[in-house]
Amino acid sequence: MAPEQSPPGVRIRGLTVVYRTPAGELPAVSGVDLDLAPGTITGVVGESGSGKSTLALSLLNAVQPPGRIAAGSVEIDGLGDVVALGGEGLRRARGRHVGYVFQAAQNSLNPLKTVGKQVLDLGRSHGVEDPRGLLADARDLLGRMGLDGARVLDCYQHELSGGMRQRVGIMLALVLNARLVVLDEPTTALDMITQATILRIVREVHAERGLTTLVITHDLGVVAEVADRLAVMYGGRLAEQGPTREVLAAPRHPYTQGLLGAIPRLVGDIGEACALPGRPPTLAGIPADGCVFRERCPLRMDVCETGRPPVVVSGSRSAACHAVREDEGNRPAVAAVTGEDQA
Ligand SMILES: Nc1ncnc2c1ncn2[C@@H]1O[C@H](COP(=O)(O)OP(=O)(O)OP(=O)(O)O)[C@@H](O)[C@H]1O
Repeated sequence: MAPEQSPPGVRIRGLTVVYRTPAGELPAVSGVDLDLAPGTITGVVGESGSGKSTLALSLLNAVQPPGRIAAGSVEIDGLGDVVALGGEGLRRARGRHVGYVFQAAQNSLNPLKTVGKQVLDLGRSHGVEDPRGLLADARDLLGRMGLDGARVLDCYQHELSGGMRQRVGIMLALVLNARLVVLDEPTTALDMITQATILRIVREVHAERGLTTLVITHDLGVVAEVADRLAVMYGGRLAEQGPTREVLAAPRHPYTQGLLGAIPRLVGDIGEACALPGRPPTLAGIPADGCVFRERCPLRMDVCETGRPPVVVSGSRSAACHAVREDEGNRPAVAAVTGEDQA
């Protein structure tokens, strides 16, 4: 049973997360401001290495060495600033307040224990006093997701398909009644039909249990399917954010335009899809000054070399780009990013 209190809001401010490397500490997330409104689904999208998982782990203050949160705050309603939390308070918050479905959750179950045993272990580690009630909740949740809950609780990981394991991962994130849920790449490695099923389940469970949900993905299609709001990351920074439909209908940041332009269409001229030129930067390759996207940007200007792009806000949208003007309220100067590397 879902608890009665309302879903939590989250306010991330000035979040910077660094990893220690041979070249010193380098930022994987740099000065990120992001709000998750209570009861909404936010999608964070970007290519591999853009800092999405690091941002997601910060919601639990769970960045592991050689990484650390170097600056900023993550305020979660009912918990406070999790960056300042430590020890037992943090351990209890994980699971009870914030449920996390890890990347490749399909493969992260314990192969030596049945699902039911893993539910009981989770309950014990959080001091749950009614293990039978917990198992009943787990069974109900699995049933809600279209599975035979009693049977799945008796299964080992190898007896379940990828889609079933992913549902078990979602159940484990929710069974302690967390109201803030983070799903890292929830559909990667699943076939198309199973992906669609999992996304429908994410939407339904989100609405029924009254959650605040963060979905991390490299796939704009996933975000388009489930998210109310969309945040686009590149090189550890937020390039653009806003209501999903508005951003997808009229992307303002050249990176968002490039991501959209790279999606092959099912109908029409397949040759119209145009891969973004170049590759996303590695940690050591992220420029310390100026715009982190400039190497791949068709709108590159002199100011992009040295000036950090201003965050241009208009209505409920924002974009961090020298080429975006507040009064434009739409795309920067070119209609679409072409495939030509002009950097
Ligand atoms: N333990 C680590 N040590 C050093 N660098 C790391 C570590 N973990 C991540 N990084 C680096 O931090 C940057 C951001 O990584 P992160 O995993 O957050 O990105 P991502 O967008 O989630 O990518 P992916 O989709 O591939 O997981 C990358 O350049 C990555 O190589």
